[in-house]
Amino acid sequence: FVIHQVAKKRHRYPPGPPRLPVVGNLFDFPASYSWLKFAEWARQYDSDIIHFDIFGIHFFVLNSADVVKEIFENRSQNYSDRVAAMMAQLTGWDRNWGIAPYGDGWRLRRRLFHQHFRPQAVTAMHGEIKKGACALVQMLLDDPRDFARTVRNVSGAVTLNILYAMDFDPHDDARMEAVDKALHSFMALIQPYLVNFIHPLRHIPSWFPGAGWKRQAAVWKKEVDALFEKPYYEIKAAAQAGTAKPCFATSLLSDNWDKLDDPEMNEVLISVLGTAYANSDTTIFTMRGFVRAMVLYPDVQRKAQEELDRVVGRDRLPDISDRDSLPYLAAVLKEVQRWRPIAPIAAPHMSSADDVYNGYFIPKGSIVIGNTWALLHDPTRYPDPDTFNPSRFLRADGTPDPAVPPPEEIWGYGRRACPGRYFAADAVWSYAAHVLAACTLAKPRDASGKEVEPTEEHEAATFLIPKHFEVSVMPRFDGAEKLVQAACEATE
Ligand code: HEM
Repeated sequence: FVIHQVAKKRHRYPPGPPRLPVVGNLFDFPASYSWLKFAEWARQYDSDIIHFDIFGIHFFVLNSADVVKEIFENRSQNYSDRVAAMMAQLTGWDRNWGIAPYGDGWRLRRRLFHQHFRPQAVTAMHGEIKKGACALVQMLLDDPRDFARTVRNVSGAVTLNILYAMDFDPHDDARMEAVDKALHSFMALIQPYLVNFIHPLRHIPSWFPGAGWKRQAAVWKKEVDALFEKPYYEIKAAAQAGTAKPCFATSLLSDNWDKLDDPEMNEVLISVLGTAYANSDTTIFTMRGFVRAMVLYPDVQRKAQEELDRVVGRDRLPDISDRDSLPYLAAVLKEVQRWRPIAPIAAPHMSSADDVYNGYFIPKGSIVIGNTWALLHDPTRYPDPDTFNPSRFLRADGTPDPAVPPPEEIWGYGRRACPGRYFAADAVWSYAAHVLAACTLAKPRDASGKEVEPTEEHEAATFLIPKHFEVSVMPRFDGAEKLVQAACEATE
């Protein structure tokens, strides 16, 4: 208690870059690849917790597994809130309960989501995932030119079929494009819009010079509202007419049948379903990283394929029930996500009350960031961390090494940790296993026969989502295409 009072009184913050009056560290804030700068500050100031502030808003970055465990796990009650982003409200993205404040509304949505996405419930989705995995390899072998789009269509179709029984065909590019349009604005929200810091700006009229962001927000709002509302009202009408196929939506509707006239309950269900769709994009990004790693490291690809040949053979495609018998493949997927985690700083949390950690004061309303990158590139946990080496997770006999921590931090932290992880892990495993079983991935060659390297660039500076790159996809053995064809037919 005494330490608490002293730290609070003196406002002793953890070390960090020196600040300027009023603006604080505005000019130090790394707009891109921030996790690298945060890790560098942690080394420079010799502290696994660092601090900076912007216009009086306090930021704390946690750079080690120990401090993350203490703050996000042991004190999760205090570190599970989110920052209210004004731009999210203006665009309608505040329906995504992943950015909702910590409270009853969030709790109810998370509970409804979890009932259908806990590990046992996800088993019921394996049929749809398998169907998607077969379609994925078939489409890749047919036309490998834009694998990122193929992955998007398949993953989107699987999710929409599970959520709303949409009967989505992944070949239907135009329909997918229309549904997907709104998702792009979610990524754009990450930009540091001034209105997020200075809320009264929202009252500026749209025609005002410099208020382009407000006009943009209004355009996005229409798309975002449609993304959340359209499929919900369609499936609700079908359920009420007795014609809906079973899916996550029908199950939510039937659990709440007597409350469907209540606008608040409709709002909850719209938010639960739409959020599941919006957040499932991460599966697509993970697959892009996987394909890039396989193209860059053909020896790893070959080794995983040898394991598949040994365990599954070439007469059938792998099934999720094979997962435990394929430890090298599991290690490859762990390493893909450790080496280049798609969300290197997860999603920032916000503290709900004043706190003291290790003698440092953390005021209420602070933004607290877990530096996932730093944890997954900590040389004491993962020696030679920048090297892509799936074998680091295995013992000499090829079995999983329990002494090496799996990269659990990719799912975020504490009470806000990703609730879609069981579905995501099963889907990613299935897609990756199918691709490796049936296809050989390689760098394509340009007109002069020279190999084209996949890009090192990323879509947004706040995530590690590889930008578009070309890949050559070939059937891995004679008969692979036939096998895929038969597997696809069997899932219909
Ligand atoms: C490989 C794929 C995925 C990765 C790497 C991933 C990662 C994450 C991360 C880092 C967070 C933030 C956690 C935090 O604040 O500490 C998160 C939150 C969330 N994820 Fe995922 N995710 C994936 C797939 C999915 C899928 C497929 C769904 C839905 C079906 C989903 C639904 C959510 C939701 C709803 C939240 C917000 C949770 C909350 O704020 O309480 N995720 N995810």
